Amino acid sequence: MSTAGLEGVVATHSGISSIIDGVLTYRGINIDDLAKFASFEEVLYLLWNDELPTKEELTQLKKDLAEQGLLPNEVISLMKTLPKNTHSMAMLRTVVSALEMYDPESFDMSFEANRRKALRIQAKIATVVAAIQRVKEGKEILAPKTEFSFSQNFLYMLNGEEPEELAIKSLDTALVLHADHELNASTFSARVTVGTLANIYAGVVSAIGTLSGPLHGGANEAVMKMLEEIGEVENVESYINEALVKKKKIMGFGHRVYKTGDPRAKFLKKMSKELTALKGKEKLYQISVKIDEIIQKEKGLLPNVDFYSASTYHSLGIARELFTPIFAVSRTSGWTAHILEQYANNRLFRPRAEYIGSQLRKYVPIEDR
Ligand SMILES: CC(=O)SCCNC(=O)CCNC(=O)[C@H](O)C(C)(C)COP(=O)(O)OP(=O)(O)OC[C@H]1O[C@@H](n2cnc3c(N)ncnc32)[C@H](O)[C@@H]1OP(=O)(O)O
Ligand SMILES: O=C([O-])CC(=O)C(=O)O
Repeated sequence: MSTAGLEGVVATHSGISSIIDGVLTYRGINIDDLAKFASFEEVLYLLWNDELPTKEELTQLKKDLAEQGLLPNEVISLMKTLPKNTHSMAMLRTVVSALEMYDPESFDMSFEANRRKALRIQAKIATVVAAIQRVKEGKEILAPKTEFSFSQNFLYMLNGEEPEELAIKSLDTALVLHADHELNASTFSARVTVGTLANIYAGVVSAIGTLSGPLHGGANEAVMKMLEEIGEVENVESYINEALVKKKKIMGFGHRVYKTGDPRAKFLKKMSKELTALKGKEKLYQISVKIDEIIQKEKGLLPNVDFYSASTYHSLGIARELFTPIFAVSRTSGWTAHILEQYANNRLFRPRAEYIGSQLRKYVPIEDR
């Protein structure tokens, strides 16, 4: 008997992140502590090395990320030729795929070369996402500054001005919260891809494609669309009730693994409350809370990481179409950690399908059909 959606199936071993009794850890450290105290660079180091960095190691990583964040001129030219109405996730998938062709070590499959490629991908993906928005707006692409942190650089490259402390801290916490999540769909597809010993870039491109769907990372953009469609607090009840009657899924709710709540959601809810208040967008938060109350009451479902991230990112002035690409910027840390783990102890993924098609029958020549 097959298991629909592989629910509950243990498909691999991993020492990167765990979800046990509703508690999420990265390398054994509770996400609650990481969200409160760690920077994204510390989390990145932790995911890749199984240890938190020393001050020197952290300084070096920040420097490496800023230096490796430059894009090849050919890739910048390519980005300018892509149709501006292409979805940002499609652009991201295409550009990351193109980056492989300009990686000096693209053919080197040694562990050390793959580590260096992971760093280049992580550094460049932030520049690419910021550049996607700027190219769409007809603005010049900006390069990262060596004195800036990863989140600071992302906001700088996106908006062309030095970001405020609160914006940097909020984005950084969101990146920490999205960095890894055991064997989620996009991480699984990255591992399946490199399980054939395909290139690390192929693994990340597979993962970006998988993340884009609304049942996974694409939900944050879909949540924002819903908030905009609802528009006013007094419209929430009728909008949600109508959607439920039509058996539509409400984006940002439910989870395959968490049944008693997603531990990341409380941080995003708090950030959403604070940032919407600060930016005069309280209505968005009020609409979100009302949806949350109705869904809990009617369906017993709780918000996942994507629900309150929508109003959080919106309050940071980020365009809706960049929400899922930003998720990809963060999750690249987890994808690459999983890819390196897969290479280090690889076995091809090749499950079976239970056949439910036609019974054995004869080939009929075309003139007899
Ligand atoms: C980063 C992330 O990927 S987090 C997830 C982001 N995705 C979303 O927010 C999309 C909305 N949520 C969903 O579609 C689901 O909850 C998933 C895909 C996340 C998890 O789904 P699964 O574990 O496969 O549950 P499944 O989709 O089978 O749903 C089980 C039941 O709950 C219902 N349900 C689940 N989520 C929702 C929802 N968001 N809204 C309404 N009903 C829902 C289903 O309709 C189904 O009902 P039924 O048994 O009456 O048919
Ligand atoms: O684990 C999952 O299925 C989805 C999820 O929450 C994530 O990828 O962050």
